[in-house]
Amino acid sequence: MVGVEVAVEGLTKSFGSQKIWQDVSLTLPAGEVSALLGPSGTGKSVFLKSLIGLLRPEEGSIVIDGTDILQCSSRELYEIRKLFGVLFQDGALFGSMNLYDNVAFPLREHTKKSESEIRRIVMEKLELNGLVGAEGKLPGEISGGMRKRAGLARALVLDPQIILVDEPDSGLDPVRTTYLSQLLIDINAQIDATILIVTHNINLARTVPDNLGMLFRKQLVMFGPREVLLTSDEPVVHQFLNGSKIGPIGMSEEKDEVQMAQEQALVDAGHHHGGTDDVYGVVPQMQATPGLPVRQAVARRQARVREILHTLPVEAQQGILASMNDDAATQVIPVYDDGGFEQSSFERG
Ligand SMILES: Nc1ncnc2c1ncn2[C@@H]1O[C@H](COP(=O)(O)OP(=O)(O)OP(=O)(O)O)[C@@H](O)[C@H]1O
Repeated sequence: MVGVEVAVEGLTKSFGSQKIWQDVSLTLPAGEVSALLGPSGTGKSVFLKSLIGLLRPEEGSIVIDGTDILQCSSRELYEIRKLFGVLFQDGALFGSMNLYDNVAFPLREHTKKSESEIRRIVMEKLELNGLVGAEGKLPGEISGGMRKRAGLARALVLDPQIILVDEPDSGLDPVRTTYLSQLLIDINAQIDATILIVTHNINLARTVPDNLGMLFRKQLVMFGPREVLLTSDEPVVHQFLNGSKIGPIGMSEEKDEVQMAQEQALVDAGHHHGGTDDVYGVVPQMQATPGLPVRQAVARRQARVREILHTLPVEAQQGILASMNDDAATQVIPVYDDGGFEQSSFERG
């Protein structure tokens, strides 16, 4: 079963007089992995909570499986929420319950399954997340990485069609972050759920999702196939992907022109910009672990992206063509440039 699409249109959220973001429109394609980037405080977590109806934006619509969750009854919202599995930043485990009971909790709460059936499901999810042997431990007795994996195991027990993941990298070292990323890709291959990851991890953003978006200045800067953001020359995107001080993102919020000019002058005079290296372009996407089912999202996304290819910037088109992976030795796909049309032959080795 393919995960469900989430269609967000014209979404605006404020707390009192503080506007968090406005007019956000994006569609999470069914069964694909998407990631939402943005500097701290831009409202990524607020967006995630809005998708499951924990927070209520004052304008716009969020249509899930044909239901606008901002208009529906609380009964309908309750049903829609059953489609979701959510991994909160700290795993949100109950501190007094061991991992087994934590993972079993949604099954005991929301289903009438027998304890033996629950045991089968819980052990399956614990195994999927590399936690067999740790089921008797309390959350306080295990590492942050294990807590996240336990949170993910719990998010999976009700067979979600949409999985929301809030900063999977927070508190994890780069290697554990990569393992967790691999787990998310593998889960997508196995259950074909629609996944949204909220993160500021550059490496994860470049290698994991099919689609990428970014929040900045209370707006969705862009959202689309990963190649669009990864090849973007938008200053805020470039700065963010490089972790650089040079660009519109400042210490706590956006900078003014004067500060930007001062910082650029320092770099021109030989001072380091703070990023590690100059990152630009499309890198290979993480694949499901060999032996698992083929990730259906890849072929679906290729078909979908081909349809919209001509609407994308040329650099993104080239990145998409270069990363398309199919069996044909040669394929001919049109590349559009400035509204013009040019036939390009795409060779693969
Ligand atoms: N329930 C709430 N009531 C009032 N303000 C809130 C509430 N939840 C979040 N905010 C505010 O919304 C803004 C965005 O917060 P949010 O946690 O979504 O940012 P974020 O992009 O996820 O940041 P980070 O990357 O640091 O986690 C912050 O200014 C925060 O104080």
